[in-house]
Amino acid sequence: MAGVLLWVICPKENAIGATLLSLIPKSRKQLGRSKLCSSRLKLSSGVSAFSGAVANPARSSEERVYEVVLKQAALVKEQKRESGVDVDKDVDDTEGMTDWNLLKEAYDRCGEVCAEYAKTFYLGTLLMTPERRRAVWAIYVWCRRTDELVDGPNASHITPKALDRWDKRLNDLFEGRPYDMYDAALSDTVSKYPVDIQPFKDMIEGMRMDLKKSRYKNFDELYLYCYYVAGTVGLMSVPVMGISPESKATTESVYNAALALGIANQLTNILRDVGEDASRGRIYLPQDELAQAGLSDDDIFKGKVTDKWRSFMKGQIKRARMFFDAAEKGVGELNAASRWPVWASLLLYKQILDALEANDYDNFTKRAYVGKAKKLLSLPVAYGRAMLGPSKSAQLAKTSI
Ligand SMILES: CC(C)=CCC/C(C)=C/CC/C(C)=C/CC/C(C)=C/[C@@H]1[C@@H](COP(=O)(O)OP(=O)(O)O)[C@]1(C)CC/C=C(\C)CC/C=C(\C)CCC=C(C)C
Ligand SMILES: [Mn+2]
Repeated sequence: MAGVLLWVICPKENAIGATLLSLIPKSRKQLGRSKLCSSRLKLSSGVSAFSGAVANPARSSEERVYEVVLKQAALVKEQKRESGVDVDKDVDDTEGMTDWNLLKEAYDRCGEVCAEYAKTFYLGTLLMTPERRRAVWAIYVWCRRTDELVDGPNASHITPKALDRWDKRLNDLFEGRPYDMYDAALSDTVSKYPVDIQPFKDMIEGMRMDLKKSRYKNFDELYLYCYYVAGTVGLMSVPVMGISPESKATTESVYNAALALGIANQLTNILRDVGEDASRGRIYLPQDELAQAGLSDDDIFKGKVTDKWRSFMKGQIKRARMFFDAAEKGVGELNAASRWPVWASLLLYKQILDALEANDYDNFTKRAYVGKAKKLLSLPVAYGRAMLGPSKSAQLAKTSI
């Protein structure tokens, strides 16, 4: 399986690409790129307080990212309007496809990778309709391969040029020219669902950032990184998972919640991995907030849990929970079958924060993890929450971050 993931850095086109090319519907409509809404952005007071958006006269990362949210939401609305087709309805448009078997195999392979790398999430996707499930698998595999470029065993050989080639491959697959089986599955997915290329490009940008940057001046910089590597996942997934036809929330607010879940997950990931990242010379925590807490890079390299550290960590955990709270408001707005895997992954990841507390904030020598029993218990809890439908009012629209 590792070979599958490492293959991505190979610049040569794979022979299979040509065969698979014929399977991708040629008619991927040039989805309209509507003008970005220029109305004032809604930023939640709590979150912005950390991001320095007010103090910074230039556009904050939150504002820049919100433009991508609006663009993705506009794309969904536009496709609904133009085609008269409800993209949130389940359709199986495989009829008439000459060599469906090959494409089916491509999707099945994506499912296998997903099952191997993210078992709980894979189980959750089994509740989704077959069309949505395989599309989410295809997105998962692309994200996993992208992450492996900088995080996998071959990471030390990855250069900005290799990322440029990956970027070019992305353009090609969006235009119906996949290089391999996995790309073909994603190429088919993006031809069927209103998924914009921008979040994919932004994830590659996050990997570029990881190659050249090992410190983050403030939360604004960190927010942008978190958007690139994880918020993007939320924006890629919602067009496929679908919004419930009963939802009264605005499309933008649901995308905002999805973005919040990605940010929350990544912040949690960073807090869990402080010691591990430090051993690789990386400190993702905002430098200005460390300084305010009386902490330096050296304190992190020394890895001693002091009262200063505990108090700093409490603030960081509080902020991550705020992003989880914002995300939770949006899950109920998703299509019924998509809610369970999202709730399951949200509850599991959020519990890492509880584990950090239980470890007395020692993320230098201990790894915060959620035990098997707790993981198992989360599944029925997630199922119960998934049964609850969209909010009865358009409340989410008012509380978007
Ligand atoms: C249902 C569901 C969770 C769908 C998402 C499926 C999907 C496409 C996942 C891709 C994840 C991936 C491989 C991302 C690459 C970058 C990366 C590794 C990010 C980190 C994930 C955690 O992985 P791990 O613990 O393995 O990290 P290490 O590599 O070991 O360091 C991240 C922390 C972020 C992943 C982000 C999400 C799962 C965001 C999901 C958001 C949604 C599905 C939107 C939900 C919608 C609403 C309205 C709330
Ligand atoms: Mn990673």
